[in-house]
Amino acid sequence: MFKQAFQQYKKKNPPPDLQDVIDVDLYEENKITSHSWHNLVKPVHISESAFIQSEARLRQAVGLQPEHLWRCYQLSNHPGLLLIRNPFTLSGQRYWIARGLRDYSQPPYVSNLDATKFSPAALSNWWQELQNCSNNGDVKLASRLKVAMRWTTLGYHHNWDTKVYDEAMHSTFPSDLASLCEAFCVTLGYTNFVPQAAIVNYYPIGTCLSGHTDHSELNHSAPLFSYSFGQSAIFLIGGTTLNEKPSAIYLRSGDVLVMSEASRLCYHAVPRVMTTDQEPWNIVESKANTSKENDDVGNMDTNLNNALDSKLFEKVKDELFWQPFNEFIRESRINMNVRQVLPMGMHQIPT
Ligand SMILES: O=C(O)CCC(=O)C(=O)O
Ligand SMILES: [Fe+2]
Repeated sequence: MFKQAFQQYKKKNPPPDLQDVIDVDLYEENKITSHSWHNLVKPVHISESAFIQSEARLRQAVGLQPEHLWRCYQLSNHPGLLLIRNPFTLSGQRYWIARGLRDYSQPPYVSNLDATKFSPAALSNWWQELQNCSNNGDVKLASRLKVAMRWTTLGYHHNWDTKVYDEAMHSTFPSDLASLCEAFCVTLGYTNFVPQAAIVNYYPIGTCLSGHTDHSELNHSAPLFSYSFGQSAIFLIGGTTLNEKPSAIYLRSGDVLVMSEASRLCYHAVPRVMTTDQEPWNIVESKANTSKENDDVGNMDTNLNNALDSKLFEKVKDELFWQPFNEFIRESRINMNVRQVLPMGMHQIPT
């Protein structure tokens, strides 16, 4: 059942019927509809906790909107799965796209780039090398480099062959991505989550990710946070075996998916990455909003100021600086998939 659905949505010719793909934007537009999935979507109300002020400051520090602008949904046939639409500010989206392309793509993080196919310069700074090639008119190498980057791993590096994490294969987890997870944890009420490993997936339009479960972590009870940016995807979520029929969901730029409880170990896949009908990262924020955002970030507690790279956060608002990122993301999707590896109280992987 799962593989059939995967093939159906992956198909290029003829393109698939998207009628059954759950679209929470369409859900909001048509309260009464004939879509097969309409009754499965359950809006979730996020209530502010007692720590209102610190929560709001933390959200703002990592490029998130006030929580009343988030739209949060559950699917009644996939308990534990949460879809959050619209949590990021527009420059917040730019920041995370730029981090994913410029910084999370280079050492100490581990990438899929093949050392036999690319120069040491490309291996040590893929994004810079891509910019150099584009600027020097080396179109061929630029386009090879562009599609070659498919994943990097941060923190505990996922070993794709053994599927076992190893204490020796570990880099520092980026503190800004950890703060982003913390902001979601406080707002959604997850206590004790420690981000320890992330996979950053880079998907040129037309690529896919086949069905799998994420079970390598020693901790399966902690939620998994999945942040999507750039072009849109169809995401399939099924059951714990391949025999169950999956649901298909649209994931758009800025969407956050939380896989917790029963859905944490369920089969999932990305059969299709396709051109988006919206480019939220390019909607120019009104002067009033932008300067308020700047001021607020400037006034933040010192410890929150460090939550993200504040220089980059400022730079991405500059169109000239943003341009190469914009060109890349026009043809790609980036997904950052964050997990806790160790059970609570365990501080390293047992040998
Ligand atoms: O790209 C996505 O939305 C999912 C990625 C994923 O499942 C993974 O990295 O394990
Ligand atoms: Fe996964």
